[in-house]
Amino acid sequence: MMKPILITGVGRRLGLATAKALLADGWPVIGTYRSHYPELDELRSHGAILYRIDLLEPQALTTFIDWLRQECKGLRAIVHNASDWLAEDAGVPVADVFQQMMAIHAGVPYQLNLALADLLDSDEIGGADIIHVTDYVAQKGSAKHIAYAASKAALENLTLSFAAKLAPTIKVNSIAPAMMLFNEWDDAAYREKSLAKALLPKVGGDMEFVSAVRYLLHSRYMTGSCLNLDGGRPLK
Ligand SMILES: NC(=O)C1=CN([C@@H]2O[C@H](COP(=O)(O)OP(=O)(O)OC[C@H]3O[C@@H](n4cnc5c(N)ncnc54)[C@H](OP(=O)(O)O)[C@@H]3O)[C@@H](O)[C@H]2O)C=CC1
Ligand SMILES: Nc1nc2c(c(=O)[nH]1)N=C([C@H](O)[C@@H](O)CO)CN2
Repeated sequence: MMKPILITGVGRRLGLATAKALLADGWPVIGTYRSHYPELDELRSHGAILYRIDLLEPQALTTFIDWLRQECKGLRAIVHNASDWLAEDAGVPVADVFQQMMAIHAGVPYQLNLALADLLDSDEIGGADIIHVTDYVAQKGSAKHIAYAASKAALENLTLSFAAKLAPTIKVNSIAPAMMLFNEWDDAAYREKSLAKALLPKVGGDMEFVSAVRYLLHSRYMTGSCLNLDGGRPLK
């Protein structure tokens, strides 16, 4: 019996694409979502077990962990995908921006990894996975998303610590995307400017991200590393 893969933030875009792909690959999937979208009904019809949670609500995480331990006796992988992309000019007090960014991108993965590591334990070297979804800006910074970038850098650091702590049966790696998907509100000027930042001036797309997740699940020798899905931005 295949142990399920837990993915946070499956309601849309990269999390939804990943949940769909892994279900199609035959993996049982447990997905968390905050807002409901019609696509979630389709995901459920394909066998996904979905759990509605705002991961930042006090106590919600403890209740979720207790539910998960009742629901399954083991996990094949955890994909920490849930994220908000808050800018300093988002109209939210900057103290709250910083707290929310650190909480969703570092605090939640930190707590879930510590609480669920025993469920991930495998009888094979590298047979289980934790995947932290970070961002190219974790290495570069971002003048407009300062707290966001810092929180993704914190998540990158968690990759190093958890890789050392959970070896040899559990691998812990990051995926650091750059321009994977535009948002519907991105205008033509923003799109042109974003694409020009990379050696490969194109959108990576959700299947590029899914391929990276699939690679890590198949690997038995990569841990404490990062797959940079950035179109060569550092060299531009
Ligand atoms: N798209 C891109 O080009 C890039 C993406 N990334 C990273 O890849 C990952 C996926 O990106 P993308 O699909 O664009 O992300 P989105 O912002 O489109 O979706 C993120 C998902 O996480 C959920 N989420 C956010 N906060 C919470 C919370 N407090 N509790 C529960 N769920 C929450 C959202 O729920 P809701 O629907 O309710 O808002 C949403 O479904 C993210 O980690 C992102 O930072 C990095 C670089 C580039
Ligand atoms: N949670 C999210 N994080 C990020 C998003 C997003 O839509 N949601 N988008 C980006 C951008 O694509 C950026 O990489 C390029 O402008 C970054 N993170």
